[in-house]
This record gives sequence, C-alpha cells and structure tokens, in this order.
Amino acid sequence: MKVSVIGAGSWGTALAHLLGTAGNDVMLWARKPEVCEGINALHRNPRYLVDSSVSERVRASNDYETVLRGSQAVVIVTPSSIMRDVACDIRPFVSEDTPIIICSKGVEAGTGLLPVQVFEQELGNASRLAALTGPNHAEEVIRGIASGTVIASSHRDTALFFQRLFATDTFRTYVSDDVVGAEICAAFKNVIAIAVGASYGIGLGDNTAALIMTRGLAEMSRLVEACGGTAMTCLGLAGVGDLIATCTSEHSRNRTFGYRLATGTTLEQYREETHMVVEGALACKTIDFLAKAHQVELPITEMVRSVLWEQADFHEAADALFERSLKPEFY
Ligand SMILES: NC(=O)C1=CN([C@@H]2O[C@H](COP(=O)(O)OP(=O)(O)OC[C@H]3O[C@@H](n4cnc5c(N)ncnc54)[C@H](O)[C@@H]3O)[C@@H](O)[C@H]2O)C=CC1
Ligand SMILES: O=C(CO)COP(=O)(O)O
Repeated sequence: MKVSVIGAGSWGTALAHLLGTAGNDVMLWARKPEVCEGINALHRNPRYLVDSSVSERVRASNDYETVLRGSQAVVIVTPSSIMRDVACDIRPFVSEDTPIIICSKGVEAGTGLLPVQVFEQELGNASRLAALTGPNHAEEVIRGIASGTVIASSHRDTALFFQRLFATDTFRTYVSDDVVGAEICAAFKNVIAIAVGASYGIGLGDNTAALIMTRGLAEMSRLVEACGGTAMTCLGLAGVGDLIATCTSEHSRNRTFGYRLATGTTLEQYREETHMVVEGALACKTIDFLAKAHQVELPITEMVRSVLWEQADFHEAADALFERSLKPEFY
C-alpha cells in the first residue's frame, strides 16, 4: 500500500519506519531539505532518532503533491499547534474518502477543538478520520521494542483499517470508538508529566509523583466525561498507559521539561536545545480553556499553566494544592 506520513520529527520517522518494515511504500513529508536528503540517501534522519536507520521503503520529500499523490492512507504526525495549517495544506491533494489518521497530541488554541475535529472541519467526511495514541515513545518503537496503541474512530471500518495497517509483531493495535476520550487523554497526560517532572525538580519524591499522576487521572476523566467521552478510556492505553509512560520514562520530553523548568530552564531554552515540541506547555493553556468552557475544575492543570505562563512560583502553587478543601476521593 502507498502510505503518506506528514511530519518527520521523532514520531513521524518512527511510524514511517514501522509502516515501511511492514511492507508499505511510505512517502514521508519533511519540512527540512536535509531531512529529505538524509532519509533518501542514507536511510537516516539527521535531526531526530539519529542513531536509528530507517526502512529503505521510506522515501522523503518536501513537496505535498509528491508525497500525497496516489496515497491510500495518510498519517499526520506534525505538532498539534499547526494542525489546521496542515489540514489546509494537504486538502488539494487528498481525495474525499482517503483514510486519515492523526497521531499528534494536543488541543487547538482559541477553539478547544481536538485534532480529529479540526480535520473534520477542514476536510469533511469524519467517517474516514481516526486518531492513534498510546504509550509509544518513538525511540523504542523504531527499535522494535514491544508496544501497544489505541486507534480511535467514530467509524468502525476506519478503525479496523488502521488497526491492520499499523499492527506488527511488536506493535499491538487496539480499536476504540471514543475519539474524544482518546484525544483528550493524549493531550492531558503531557500536562501531568510536566507537573511530575517539576515536582522531582524541586526535590519532592515518588509519593508525590504517584499523587500527581493519580489526581491527574481524576482530572483527565472529569474532562473526558464533560466533553462527551467515556471515562473508561482513561483507564486504557490512551489514558493511564500513556500517563505512566510519559510521567516515568527517561525519553519523555514533557517530564524532562518539567524537571528543567523547576531547576531554572525556560521553555525557549529547552526548545532551542532539543528542537523538540513540548506539547504539554501549550496544552496546559488549551485544556484550561476547554475545562472552563465545560465548567470542570482542573487544579493540577491550572497550577502548571500559572507556573509556565504567569510566572507563578512553583512552591507556592504546589502549596496551594494542599490548601484546597478536603474532600472524598471520588465525587
Ligand atoms: N516523540 C514521540 O515519541 C511521540 C510524539 N507524539 C506526538 O507526535 C507529534 C509530533 O511529535 P514529534 O514527532 O515527537 O516531534 P519532534 O519534537 O520530534 O519534532 C518536531 C517536528 O515538527 C516539525 N515542525 C515544527 N514546527 C513546524 C512547522 N511550523 N511546520 C511544519 N513542521 C514543523 C519539525 O520539523 C519536526 O519534524 C506531537 O504532537 C507529539 O505529541 C506522539 C507519540 C509519541
Ligand atoms: O506522547 C508521547 C509518548 O507517548 C511523547 O511525549 P513525551 O516525550 O513527553 O513522553
């Protein structure tokens, strides 16, 4: 099958490799010419996952028409902040019924829309749209380390199509019809990972990390339900699975960024150093927006937002969480 992968950061590169090793002809869209050259000439991405070789079935180009012409499936793996631009850019080259799966994790600024909702607005035909999310660090997937993921679509045939497309003997795919739940979990866990990383950064312990992860999961499920998703999704790979991976893994940029933030590094400095997207930094604002629209209280998310975007003091913000009124665990 000819598959187009849009975005050649870590995750796009790993997914292109996965699809190539499964026997597909993969066209990878990369923004930078040196990335195209590296993939085509040396089967390596010179900017991301530089130590891993990429399947020879992956070819790269910076031209959307070349990448998308004759494509039987489109995989979107760009940062969530440019979701709408990407949808508009690919629109002229994608037919009305080509299946599209979105693997980016975030919520659109200003609208509170989830990635699949943005694509539906720009490209129509929601039945061919899906989201892929789970505990999947690119560094491990490209090395064939056993991993699992969720493919969510409102249309069962679309979910099953992508389930088969991505499944390999080391990458296990599950389907779900809860697109809203899966995409909120995906964006949310990055915010909680920043909080966990920051708590380690100011010298707190594993008890604290477990507290933040568990209460973060409670926040996540409140928002999922308020937005029309299913709370059970939060207990699956998209929710607790990805939360564990992101809050505990050495590969996690959100967790690492949280640690570095608490120890004096700014977001700009971290981005400049790594060239990597830290989705949780934006998501703490966009999720807060969504929560206010649905009148859902998210104290940890609010704390991350105020520290990151309003220069609140992290110690004071953390203390404020302990000063909240005492209440039952589930309410
Ligand atoms: N890295 C991972 O292990 C995973 C990442 N994701 C998600 O996948 C999405 C992409 O993340 P990564 O591949 O990790 O990114 P990355 O941080 O490795 O690289 C960023 C990518 O975005 C591109 N980019 C940045 N600004 C751009 C712009 N204005 N226009 C076009 N391209 C632009 C860069 O050229 C680069 O290809 C994110 O939403 C992330 O949350 C999801 C699962 C795993
Ligand atoms: O979403 C991801 C892994 O599932 C990537 O985000 P982190 O690098 O913060 O873990």
